[in-house]
Amino acid sequence: MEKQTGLLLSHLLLKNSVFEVTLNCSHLVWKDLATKKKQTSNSIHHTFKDGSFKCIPVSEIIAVQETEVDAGSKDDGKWQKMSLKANESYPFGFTVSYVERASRHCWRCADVTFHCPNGTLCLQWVQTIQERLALLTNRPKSLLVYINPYGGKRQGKRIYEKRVAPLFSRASISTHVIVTEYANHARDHLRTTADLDKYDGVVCVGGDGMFSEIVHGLMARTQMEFGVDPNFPNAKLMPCQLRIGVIPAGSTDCICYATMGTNDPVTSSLHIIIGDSQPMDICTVHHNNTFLRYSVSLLGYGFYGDVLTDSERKRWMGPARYDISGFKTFLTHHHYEGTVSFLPATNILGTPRDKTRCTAGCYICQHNSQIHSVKKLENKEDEDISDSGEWKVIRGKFLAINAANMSCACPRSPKGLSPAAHLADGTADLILVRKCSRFNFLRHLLRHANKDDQFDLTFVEVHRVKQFRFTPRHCEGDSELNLTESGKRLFSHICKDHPACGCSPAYSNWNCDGEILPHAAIDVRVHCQLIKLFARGIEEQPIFESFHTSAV
Ligand SMILES: CCCCCCCCCCCCC/C=C/[C@@H](O)[C@H](COP(=O)(O)O)NC(=O)CCCCCCCCCCCCCCC
Ligand SMILES: Nc1ncnc2c1ncn2[C@@H]1O[C@H](COP(=O)(O)OP(=O)(O)O)[C@@H](O)[C@H]1O
Ligand SMILES: [Ca+2]
Repeated sequence: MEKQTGLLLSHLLLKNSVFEVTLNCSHLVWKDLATKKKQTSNSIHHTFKDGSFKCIPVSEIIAVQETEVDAGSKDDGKWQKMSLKANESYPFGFTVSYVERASRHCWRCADVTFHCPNGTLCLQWVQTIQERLALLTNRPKSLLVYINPYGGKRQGKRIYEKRVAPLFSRASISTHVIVTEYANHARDHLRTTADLDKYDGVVCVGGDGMFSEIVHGLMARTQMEFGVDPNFPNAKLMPCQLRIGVIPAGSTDCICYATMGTNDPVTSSLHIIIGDSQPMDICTVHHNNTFLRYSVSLLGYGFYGDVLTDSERKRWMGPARYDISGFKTFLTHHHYEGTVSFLPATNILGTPRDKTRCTAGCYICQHNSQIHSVKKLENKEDEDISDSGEWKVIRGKFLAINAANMSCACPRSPKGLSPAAHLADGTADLILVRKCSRFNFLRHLLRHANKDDQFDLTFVEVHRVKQFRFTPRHCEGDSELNLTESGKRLFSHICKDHPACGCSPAYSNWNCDGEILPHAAIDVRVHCQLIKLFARGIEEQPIFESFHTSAV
């Protein structure tokens, strides 16, 4: 064993071979000595899949612990014999748990056990790795966890207990777990009661609706702390300090899917454990200068509003309710008349028709957020608002008006509603689908699930915006921008009961991250990077073996 400054190098036993194991300041590397000799003699490339070489970043080590070495292995007799023999000269062991990339952006927790010739060496390895892990200050030590037991297929509690809690305890993370008892329990607890100083992050186990509760709770708390009134549409909202972890156990899980590339509870847990950080934009939704809600993923009027309204009555069906209501809403084929005004995002990188995607370490998000923060510092953020000349106005009949603050990728549509949208660039993509035939609308819908471009259709347009406003036709000219709820319901009820008359109801509802909004006329504004998730964005491709070679 050599120990130079910052380097630990030993010959340790892994399975039945002796490996050269190295810990430098950033990586843990193990090489099979037999393979290594072969390589130096004929300089053949390393073969990695057989386990003869591996290099993992310290930042992806989950935990290390001493392992009791015993001969009673579960393997076959042959291995047991070898193991017995090996254990005579390597009677001590330690196990390193680390992140391993599986297929389709899924992460897994892998274990490797190294056997040492003496206890001192074993302890030295464990302590040194633990010291290195302790230097990683971005990792959470204490988490506040909210579980929605009724989200998705009602598996939240089970998913947390079986798949998440064991990983948190392996990583020595302490948790305070609250199983919610009613809707908005988590939001209200975060807003008023929770002692947030005790935690390094908040975890929600549920769907996008549950995530939205957490965002509302944390945002309300933060704005109260800083004395910011979100009712002022131009208020400079303060970012939340605590990061949010999302364990998918809902019906759409698009927050998880669009920030990690998969909706897998283990992958989410590992991103939390290693302390990843992904900033995200948030939209504020106002009606008549009154704050209504925050939105993180989708704001949809027309099609997605009607799907949601219908699906709420079918909650008992679980996630399938969206497909049934989607099919029904597709057949109903209602359109809605109104005016959309928007402020296009200018002087930024990226367009909604780009072929490039928002990926881990996204350059476009970094660049555009810098522009936002410079404007904020110079207090010029509101310049665009006073410059009414920049606003664009589109009047028409629409099947759908969608604002995607991020791609909204989900298992139903792996590329999402707006595939090139960015998580943290301070903009949203406003998608307008004009009244067209059922056949054409179906073509548009189908393209969300295949490789074709859903925007490349004459009746669809998409704009990257910082703000937008919608006024339904029947409100236009009214000083009061909404009908009373009962009047609104009556109107839509009459038309829905008479599909033969061919008319559409005057109003749809806004679908705001899966919540129905009570007003049709709304003002929306995107705020750059107000929250952070325990995520890193979608990794471009699996880390190939060539990466390992260059990393050493
Ligand atoms: C024919 C195939 C068409 C596939 C079109 C799929 C487009 C899906 C885009 C989904 C964007 C989702 C944005 C996220 C919204 C969520 O925040 C929000 C809340 O999530 P939570 O319940 O987990 O809390 N979820 C939703 O509002 C659900 C929207 C789901 C809409 C599904 C629509 C299915 C459409 C099926 C049409 C079928 C037509 C068939 C004609 C023969
Ligand atoms: N204990 C509870 N009982 C009833 N509703 C709840 C509870 N906890 C959370 N909710 C609400 O359930 C709704 C759906 O939750 P979510 O986790 O997003 O599941 P899904 O993806 O199936 O819609 C959210 O609006 C949330 O506020
Ligand atoms: Ca965005």
